[in-house]
Amino acid sequence: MAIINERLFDSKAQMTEALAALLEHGIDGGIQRDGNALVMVSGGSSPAPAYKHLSNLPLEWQKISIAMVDERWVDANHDKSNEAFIHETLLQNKASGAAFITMKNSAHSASIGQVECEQAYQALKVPDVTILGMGPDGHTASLFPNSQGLPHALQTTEIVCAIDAIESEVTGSITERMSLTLFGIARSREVVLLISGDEKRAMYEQAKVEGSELEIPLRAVLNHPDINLSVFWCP
Ligand SMILES: O=C(O)[C@H](O)[C@@H](O)[C@H](O)[C@H](O)COP(=O)(O)O
Repeated sequence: MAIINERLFDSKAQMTEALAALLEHGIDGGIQRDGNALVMVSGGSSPAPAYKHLSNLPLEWQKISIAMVDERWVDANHDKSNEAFIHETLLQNKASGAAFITMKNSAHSASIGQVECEQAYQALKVPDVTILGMGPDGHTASLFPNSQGLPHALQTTEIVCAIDAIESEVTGSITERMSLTLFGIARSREVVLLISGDEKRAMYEQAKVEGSELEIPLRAVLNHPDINLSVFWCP
């Protein structure tokens, strides 16, 4: 079981404030300890306001690296690219000087691109903070229920893996992705999971109950003994 600290907020604004504070603290800690900081970031609507807030803070951005938690196998200028979203929300203003590590490379498929992506991620320090979202289907990062690649992603000691999800309303039409593995998530000093709304809260509660990690991949994160997890929820 992960060490889980659940925090329920009354509003998205309060959750944003707490997330921004957690990120700032994690970044400061990384710089104090190692001389530099690494934050792994997810897409989604939940972290966007905290990213925008952070981008205006006078942090030592030249010592900070930002890397993706997961990505659709699309070019960085695609409107569904998580990388594009991070450029629009976080890597702006004062944060434009941060280093950015992409998951996407020029390989024709995520499974071919995995080796190059793994090499890039192996070269990074242990992450200081990893931000996860969660879908109503119980996916986190791109660990989608019953997806191709998921059993490997939950067992391997590689950091990233290629995933091909089963198409659904949640995945949309682009199902080919690169994702942190469970091991890749668990390496982080600190992990924060952002959840909003009652439907996702119910899925989170279901994930806490014993059952299949292939059906509800978030369960694998909650079950992992080495993960130091803050769960942030707002209505
Ligand atoms: O790559 C993706 O498909 C999204 O980034 C997705 O995984 C997102 O993180 C969750 O669905 C949570 O989304 P919200 O933050 O909007 O709740």
